[in-house]
Parts: sequence; structure tokens; C-alpha cells
Amino acid sequence: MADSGFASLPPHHPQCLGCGPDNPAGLQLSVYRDGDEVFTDLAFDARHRGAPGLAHGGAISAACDDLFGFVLYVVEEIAVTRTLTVEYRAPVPLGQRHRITARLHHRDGRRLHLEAAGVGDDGVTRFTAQALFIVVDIDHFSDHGTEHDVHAMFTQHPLRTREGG
Ligand SMILES: CCCCCCCCCCCCCC(=O)SCCNC(=O)CCNC(=O)[C@H](O)C(C)(C)COP(=O)(O)OP(=O)(O)OC[C@H]1O[C@@H](n2cnc3c(N)ncnc32)[C@H](O)[C@@H]1OP(=O)(O)O
Repeated sequence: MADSGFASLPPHHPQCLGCGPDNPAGLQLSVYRDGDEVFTDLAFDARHRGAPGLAHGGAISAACDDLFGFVLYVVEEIAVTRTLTVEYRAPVPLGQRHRITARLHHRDGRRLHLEAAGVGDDGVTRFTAQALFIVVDIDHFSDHGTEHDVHAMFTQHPLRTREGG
């Protein structure tokens, strides 16, 4: 959904499982910033099926994890997931739109404590999540991605300027 008035945030990279527009198997999240929070509106579909008619818990977890990766724009740090906990409070029906909102709860050194909630159009909170992200530098990605891909991931990011790239 186009939420006019909110800043649209760029995907982590075009093939990202969570937000990459060029990944047909991905969630293709569109993420917006609202003050210190980020959010996405998502209706899980047949690709994300767990039990009949319901979203798979792993798909819900992936959506939360990726959305946490957008809080990094707010925090202005590069970080990766160390722990992720999802509370599945109620089944999530396929096709029902949920707004997932994430924010920094608090920071402790390199540790970013994050929290998120997924609320349906009907006002029901069906899942919440907490994560610990650890701040890293760009070199963290260099061992596994090609130099070109790592460079491409960060050249489109506002955080690039912080790293002097
Ligand atoms: C928008 C921004 C741009 C894009 C961003 C990038 C793309 C993002 C894409 C997003 C996609 C979605 C996201 C994804 O999919 S991210 C992909 C999934 N995640 C990973 O692949 C991460 C794999 N793990 C690692 O690489 C290492 O473990 C890291 C780098 C995380 C830490 O290894 P490192 O050797 O560096 O650090 P450390 O082990 O000494 O620990 C560091 C500190 O943390 C403390 N600690 C540890 N565990 C716990 C705990 N359970 N409770 C409390 N504290 C804990 C620990 O005591 C220490 O504290 P201190 O001694 O310093 O005080």
C-alpha cells in the first residue's frame, strides 16, 4: 500500500528474501518509516502457507526479521540478527492484511534490542517479536558476498555515507 506522507525505505538489496523486488520467492516487503518506527503492510499468500488457510510460522518470522533490518535506518548502524523470538498469539489467515511495526526498544553497546508487532486490519494482534541485533561493520559481509554485491548492497543505502563509501 502506498502510504503517502511516510518515507519509503529502499530494500536491503534487490534479491533480499524479505524485501527484494527481484526475488519472486521473497516476501517483497515495502517498508516505510514513521518517526522512530518502521512498518510494512503484508498479506501472506499461498506461497507462505503453513496449515490450510494459514501463514507458515517461518514466513511470519522472516517478515519480522527483515523488518527489524529496516530499524537500522533509524538507528543508523549496520547490524545482524543474533537472536529472534516470535510469539505466535493467534493464527494468521492467508489474504488478511497485517501491519507489522518495528522499533528499537533499547541499545546496550553493540546490542540493539528490537521489538515488533503484527496487527490485522481487524485490530487483532496476532504476533509479536523481539530480536537482538549486533552491530557489525561492512567487513562482516565481505567473506561471503562478492565485492561487487557487497558494494552494491551499500551504495544504495543512506548508511553508506557513514562508512565513507
Ligand atoms: C539498513 C542498513 C544496511 C543493511 C544492513 C545489513 C543488511 C541487513 C539485512 C537484514 C536482514 C534481516 C536480518 C538478517 O537476516 S541478518 C542474517 C542472520 N544473522 C547472521 O547471519 C548473524 C550470524 N552471527 C554472527 O555473525 C555473529 O554471531 C555476530 C556478528 C552477530 C556477533 O559475533 P561477534 O563475534 O562480533 O560478537 P560476540 O559473539 O562477541 O557478541 C557481541 C556482543 O553481544 C553479546 N551477546 C551475544 N549474544 C547475546 C545474547 N543472546 N544475549 C545478550 N547478549 C548477547 C555478547 O556478549 C557481546 O557483548 P559485548 O561483550 O560486546 O558486551
